[in-house]
Amino acid sequence: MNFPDTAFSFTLDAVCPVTGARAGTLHTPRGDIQTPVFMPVGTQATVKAMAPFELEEMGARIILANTYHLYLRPGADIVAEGGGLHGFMQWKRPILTDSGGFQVFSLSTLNRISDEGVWCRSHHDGTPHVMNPEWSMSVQKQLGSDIAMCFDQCAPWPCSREEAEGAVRRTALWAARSKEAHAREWQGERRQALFGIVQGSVWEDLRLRSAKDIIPMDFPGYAVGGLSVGEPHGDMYRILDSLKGVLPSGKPRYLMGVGRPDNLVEGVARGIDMFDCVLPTRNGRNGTLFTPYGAVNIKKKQYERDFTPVDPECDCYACRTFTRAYIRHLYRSGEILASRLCSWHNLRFLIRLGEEMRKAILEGRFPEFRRAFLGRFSGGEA
Ligand SMILES: CNc1nc2c(CCNC[C@]34C[C@H]5C[C@H](C[C@H](C5)C3)C4)c3nc(N)[nH]c(=O)c3cc2[nH]1
Ligand SMILES: [Zn+2]
Repeated sequence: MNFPDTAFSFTLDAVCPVTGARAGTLHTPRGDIQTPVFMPVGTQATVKAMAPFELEEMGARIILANTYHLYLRPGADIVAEGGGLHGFMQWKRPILTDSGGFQVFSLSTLNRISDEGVWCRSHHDGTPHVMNPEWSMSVQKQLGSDIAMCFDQCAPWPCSREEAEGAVRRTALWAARSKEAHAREWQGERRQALFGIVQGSVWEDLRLRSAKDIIPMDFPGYAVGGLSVGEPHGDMYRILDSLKGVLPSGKPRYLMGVGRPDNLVEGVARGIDMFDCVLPTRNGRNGTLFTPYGAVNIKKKQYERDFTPVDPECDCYACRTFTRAYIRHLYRSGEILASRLCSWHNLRFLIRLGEEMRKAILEGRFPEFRRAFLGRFSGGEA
């Protein structure tokens, strides 16, 4: 018996008639999430260098955490005893957890994959672990996230068509096992939504095959996996175009691991609602800051006497309060506040970009917004 996830529902508030870009609202037991939305990433139960109250101040509505990392350290049982992720890290709003599969490949020192699951050695201490759909659903329940992801296989890029086909087949196998294990874990309680993930690398026919496998499983939301793994942006956009008319329009679409500001705009233009990426905090820690004209590297000498804000159009604490000269000084002095202010600004830049795209879609002017934003933003250094 498929209980509808009544605790979770998605409302389409507006759709751009020209591009198909969407403005929506994802209703969850811990609050509503307006889309398009950028989700700050908190790998180890913290969005690096940001306290929960600061994340709330900058308008973060949902954050990401990870099964693989928290299972290994401190252990999902400790997080569960601490009140689940929400209690442990004192974040009251929604949390989405990734299923752990992707991280096994990007982090573990050794891994072997079979239809059963993934055997790997911890990147901390080399101890052996087996990760599979049942393990992932059990850990995500202990973490208590509001949205969990199916345990999937993300093919690397580049890969052979056969490798991509194998990942599509296994992802479908594991999606069915994830759904069964999730239903067993929660026994009808509807406090955690499980999103499906579509694979297929850069082959459109494999993407359609994966969509045909996953969509009939009737998940409350669908992610596009297997992208932002090094493929040219043109391939990413082509794949998104091929999925636009296939993914259920009444359910949220999450593009995993994306991305740069221009990628977000192009993703929204292709019907994506949700994004996550480590860039804002990772770039923040090395002094690379998003501005409407591209990325600025605050270390540069040219900012030594630049007493203007990082981004004069930005409303974040860093831009309201400090100058480029001061943040450059902090960075060169190795001050912790440098990482905090840069992360703060980059996170707010992407959160605000989501808010502005939503407003443009609601006001029927998304194509103009997209043209103006991309016209000013050069992907590289400003
Ligand atoms: C960057 N490109 C990219 N990412 C991807 C991710 C991880 C999304 N971010 C979650 C994550 C991953 C890491 C870093 C932080 C915290 C935590 C551990 C969860 C974000 C992916 N995750 C899954 N399950 N499947 C994918 O195909 C996939 C493809 C991606 N392509
Ligand atoms: Zn700012």
